[in-house]
Amino acid sequence: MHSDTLTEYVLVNYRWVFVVFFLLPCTVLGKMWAVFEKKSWSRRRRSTGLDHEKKVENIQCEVRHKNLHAPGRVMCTARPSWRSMTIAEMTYKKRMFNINVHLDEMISIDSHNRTVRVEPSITVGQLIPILIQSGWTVPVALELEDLTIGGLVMGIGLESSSFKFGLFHKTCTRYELVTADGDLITCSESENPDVFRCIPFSYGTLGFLTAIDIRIIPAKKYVRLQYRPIRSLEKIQSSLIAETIDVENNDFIELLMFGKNEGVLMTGQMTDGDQNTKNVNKIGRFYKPWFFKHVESLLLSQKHTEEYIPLKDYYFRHNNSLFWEVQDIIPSGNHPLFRYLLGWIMPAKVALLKLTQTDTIKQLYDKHHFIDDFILPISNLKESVEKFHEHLNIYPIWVCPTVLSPSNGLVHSHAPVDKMYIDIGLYGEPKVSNFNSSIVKNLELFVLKLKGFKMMYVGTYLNEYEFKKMFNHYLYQSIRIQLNCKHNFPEVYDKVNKKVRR
Ligand SMILES: Cc1cc2nc3c(=O)[nH]c(=O)nc-3n(C[C@H](O)[C@H](O)[C@H](O)COP(=O)(O)OP(=O)(O)OC[C@H]3O[C@@H](n4cnc5c(N)ncnc54)[C@H](O)[C@@H]3O)c2cc1C
Ligand SMILES: NC(=O)C1=CN([C@@H]2O[C@H](COP(=O)(O)OP(=O)(O)OC[C@H]3O[C@@H](n4cnc5c(N)ncnc54)[C@H](OP(=O)(O)O)[C@@H]3O)[C@@H](O)[C@H]2O)C=CC1
Ligand SMILES: CC(C)=CCC[C@@H](C)[C@H]1CC[C@@]2(C)C3=C(CC[C@]12C)[C@@]1(C)CC[C@H](O)C(C)(C)[C@@H]1CC3
Repeated sequence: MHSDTLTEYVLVNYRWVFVVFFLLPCTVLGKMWAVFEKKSWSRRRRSTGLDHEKKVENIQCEVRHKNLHAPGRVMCTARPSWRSMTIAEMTYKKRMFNINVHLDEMISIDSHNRTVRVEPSITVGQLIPILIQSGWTVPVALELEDLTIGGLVMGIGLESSSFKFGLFHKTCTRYELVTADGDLITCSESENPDVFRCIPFSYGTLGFLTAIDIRIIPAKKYVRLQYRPIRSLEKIQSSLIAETIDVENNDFIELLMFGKNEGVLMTGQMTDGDQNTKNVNKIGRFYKPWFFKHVESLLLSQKHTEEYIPLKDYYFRHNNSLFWEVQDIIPSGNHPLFRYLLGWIMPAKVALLKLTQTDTIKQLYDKHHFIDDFILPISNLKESVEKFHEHLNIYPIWVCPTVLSPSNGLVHSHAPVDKMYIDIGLYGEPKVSNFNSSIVKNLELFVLKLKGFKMMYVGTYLNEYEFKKMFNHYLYQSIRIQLNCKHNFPEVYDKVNKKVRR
């Protein structure tokens, strides 16, 4: 066999060997570097205020320089595609003017006003441990450590507390932005409120974010988590609706479905516990089973269970197994032997996995794999699960309720009041025989018909007209004129359609 073909064969069919013996050791080196960086953080913190201003000035200079030497060329960030938490390659980056906006520090915590000010490239995995150490946390704490705050504002983000607090950006109170002309503006509910409303989901097409203020709340030690196995789709829908109404007693709600008619509904409360607190399950320990496998075992046992999970372990419960995606990469990753021997270096860095995936693996993913999140009215849960079962038959399914508010921004409730939606996340290999991209488009149109939305981190097959029907562009277009975006930034659709995300 030709040596190139042999390498390709090994990389595709025995990728776990490469991942375990090369990528995981690289991840360890990366983690050591992160510890070193964290140690030097307090030293750098003293000068951060000034540093931040200097870094923002550099971005302004880059933008003005581009306007002088390449007027009319649209811009995007220089963050390379392999660093981003998306599966597709952002091919548009090659033809656009790239501006370096890699600002990744925490600027300050304001305990009095209960906000934290951060730069956009800081990751959730960097920010949350720092906040917890200081006794605080964010209302919507994302589950994957490598997500960045800027990416979550410019895309959208949600988690199991979103039924109470809404999408991640609803907890942000102020944005600082470098505009197409190189000016620095800030916006909030009281200052440039229309710009403030249009930033979320604008995918970097109104300006470059340089700082974000996020609301903080006091952190507690544990999440007391109740697991309730249910074996009927009707009952799952009615129980989920009932729990989302009970905002007094619930801080977190999540549902994992393991079949069309079976799932485990999880409800949780943030608590400090007391001296008699038993049943503490430190699921973040390296030798612990993957979280979804733990939940599945509770479904099989049919027992209602309650556990106390340390707050940080709860937040990052899906990080080690990247929901259930790691099982396709390291098939024996949840075996006790693997966990005890090598679990401490898991998970492999997503950026490294992306950087080293071959074209064949990519093609395999396109052909045999489905990854997407749909946001639908909660009353459509049953109908949607049935539809996804018929056209995909992928399990587990992630279901996470989120409240959407009426707004004239891009993503909003389709009612004049707050309305409960659910995110349905489908990740895995479809078990239907005729899976192809026309099924994906068909599902996107199904979501559009139900007045739902689609997350865009994977891209979309919708055409521009359909896309604009899904996301209200009315105010967005007038803000683009106000901020002189026309010849300087592309529109959202030009960054998320499948032709440019491959
Ligand atoms: C669709 C898919 C995508 C994957 N993507 C990744 C990834 O991005 N990153 C990662 O780390 N691991 C990935 N893996 C995991 C890894 O490549 C292997 O699945 C793992 O090493 C176990 O191998 P296996 O012998 O069980 O696979 P097999 O059972 O040999 O293959 C699974 C399926 O893929 C098809 N297939 C295998 N090789 C090829 C090929 N060269 N060309 C076309 N079809 C082929 C087979 O016909 C079969 O349908 C992927 C696996 C699959 C099935
Ligand atoms: N639980 C959840 O909610 C999850 C959400 N996600 C999705 O992942 C994405 C976030 O991933 P992440 O890797 O952090 O981000 P990405 O690198 O994917 O960036 C997402 C978008 O935000 C823009 N952006 C990022 N920073 C800035 C900035 N400072 N100024 C202007 N634009 C900016 C990027 O612009 P450009 O194109 O110019 O680079 C890009 O279009 C989101 O789209 C989110 O929906 C993924 C997993 C889980
Ligand atoms: C709204 C919510 C909760 C979304 C969760 C999305 C995750 C399931 C996505 C985000 C990033 C993601 C697309 C990713 C992958 C799987 C699904 C992930 C983890 C993987 C690891 C699959 C294997 C691929 O070869 C590759 C390494 C490129 C990607 C990287 C990103």
